[in-house]
Amino acid sequence: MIQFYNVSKIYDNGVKAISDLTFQIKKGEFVFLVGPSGAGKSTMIKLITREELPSRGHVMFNGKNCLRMKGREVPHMRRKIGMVFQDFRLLPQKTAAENVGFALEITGASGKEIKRAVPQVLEQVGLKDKGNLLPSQMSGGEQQRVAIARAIVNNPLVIIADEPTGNLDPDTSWEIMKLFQDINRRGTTILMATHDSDIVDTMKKRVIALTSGSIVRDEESGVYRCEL
Ligand SMILES: Nc1ncnc2c1ncn2[C@@H]1O[C@H](COP(=O)(O)OP(=O)(O)OP(=O)(O)O)[C@@H](O)[C@H]1O
Repeated sequence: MIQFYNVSKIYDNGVKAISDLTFQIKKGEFVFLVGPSGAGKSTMIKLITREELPSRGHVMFNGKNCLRMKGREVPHMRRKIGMVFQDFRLLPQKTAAENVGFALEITGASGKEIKRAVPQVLEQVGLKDKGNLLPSQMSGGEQQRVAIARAIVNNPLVIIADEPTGNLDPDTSWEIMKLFQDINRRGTTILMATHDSDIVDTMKKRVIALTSGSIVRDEESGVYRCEL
């Protein structure tokens, strides 16, 4: 599903953020991406979403080479990726249901489809009765649930989560992780960048550890074990 072949990324200012990375992530996997600040985690994610292009090597997503993708193919590819961020990134003037519905609307879904799908995903994330609330009326954990509902409403192939529990207390973080696990069990691939060692050590999933743009560890049932 995601393949990197000898990928390097050198930014215009000369910083080498990613250095000769080769790995693959298969459909249905749950992968933690760990490493110290500046290790290249966000850059790796941006290479997958094609916000950045590799300076060398090839990034493949769902069988397509990101470098050879035509401009009009990019939105179609991004729809197959659900993004979840540390700071939720909800639209503040829209209710929970409208935030989720908007993600469908921009793909051209009809009003009828939106009305059918939104309550379903809100229920799946445990927010059945909270669709009419604005983000400001919700807790951090609830806002992250809305963000997850928005990420899954288009049935993506993969969810990429960049420190999704970074703003949440430990109990709420675990509730959110159970949700990700549930989504993964239904077949969606998950790639999650995190600094939460407790979660990584407890969940025993594949761990890819980056340091200075290189993979220093790639283990099944791995642990956080910071190389600092
Ligand atoms: N747009 C950019 N232009 C120039 N350098 C950049 C850019 N984005 C990131 N970098 C540099 O690339 C390196 C890797 O950064 P990146 O954001 O990928 O790390 P990270 O592992 O995601 O860090 P964090 O855990 O703090 O989010 C860093 O040295 C950073 O300063």
